[in-house]
Amino acid sequence: MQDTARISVSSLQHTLLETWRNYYQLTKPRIIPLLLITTAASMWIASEGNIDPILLLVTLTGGTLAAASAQTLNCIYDLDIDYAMVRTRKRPLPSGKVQPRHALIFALILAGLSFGLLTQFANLQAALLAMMGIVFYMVVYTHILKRNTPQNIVIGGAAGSIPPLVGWAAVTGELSWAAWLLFALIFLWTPPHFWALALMIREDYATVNVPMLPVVEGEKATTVQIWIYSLLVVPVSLLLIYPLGVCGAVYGVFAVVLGGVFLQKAWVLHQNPQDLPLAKSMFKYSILYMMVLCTGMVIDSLPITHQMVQACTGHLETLMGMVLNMS
Ligand code: HEM
Ligand SMILES: CC(C)=CCC/C(C)=C/CC/C(C)=C/COP(=O)(O)OP(=O)(O)O
Repeated sequence: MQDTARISVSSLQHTLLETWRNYYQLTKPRIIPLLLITTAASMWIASEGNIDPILLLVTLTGGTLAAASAQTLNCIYDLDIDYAMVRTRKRPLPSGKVQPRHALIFALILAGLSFGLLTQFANLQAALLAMMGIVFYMVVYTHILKRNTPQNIVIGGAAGSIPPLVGWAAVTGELSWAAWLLFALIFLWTPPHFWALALMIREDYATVNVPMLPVVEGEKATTVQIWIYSLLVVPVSLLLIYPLGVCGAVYGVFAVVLGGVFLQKAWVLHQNPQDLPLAKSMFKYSILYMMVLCTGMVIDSLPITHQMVQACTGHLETLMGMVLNMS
């Protein structure tokens, strides 16, 4: 009798764990951390390094809930193509582990929680921007563009560029030029990020007639486009230093070094459009680039960094003065 009770408790635990895992997978969880890193970097710059930790926590939680909702809705809408593609057929909906009706309820609850949390503990602007992110990703990218034009991810990429706007609005209640520049940076970064991956999985997209650029125009044209967008990403990343003046020399070092490698990888891929390991390397590096660049923004904005830069500048001036006096 005791044994039977123990077995049924453990099988209940197993079922709950399995259910939790399936709903978690619906949210495409591996993409969310980078969206949050861009939000956090924006919040750090907006607060000039003096961030309120509670506001940070609330905004990142609200952002996670909104992104998870958007991804779940996308999984419901794209069930047919996810079922047909090798890369996506094990997702919870095509594999039948979650019913679309339940996924829809889950997505609506996530969106509601995100809106409630952001309105209550951040502000209405941040909450509305997060909701706009969901609507744009679903209506503009997933419904209108994804299956109809190879420019789908260029315009649709605006959805993935909204998180820094959410972060900025949460801190300041408005959107400044710097916030829009962060938006532009991610907007321009998205085509090299996604097309590098699309080069590797073009057969999958071709099978389901999704007109991703490598499917419609081939490898050469795609790598030319990756190169052009990369040429835009790097200078745009430097505009945060000049003329906007919201980031300083420390961020500058990050942006120049990381940007140099970004350009080098994009150029080599452009010279070897059919080299899939190079495409893979570009895709992986695009993620590392954004992650470390945002870390550079945070480090640059910290008060301790400002003190160290000032101290170094002071020492340098004294040294220069001594050298000039001696000569
Ligand atoms: C319209 C814009 C975008 C499209 C179409 C896109 C598409 C994709 C796809 C198809 C994958 C592979 C996912 C998988 O195999 O399940 C991926 C991976 C990834 N994306 Fe994007 N992406 C976009 C924008 C972004 C943005 C804005 C970010 C964050 C700032 C981002 C971060 C990532 C990360 C971190 C991964 C790697 C996940 C892993 O480790 O497997 N993406 N992206
Ligand atoms: C503020 C807010 C909520 C913003 C939403 C941002 C968001 C969810 C961006 C996701 C971008 C992304 C990873 C698209 C995947 O494309 P896909 O769906 O075509 O990929 P798949 O082929 O793997 O399904």
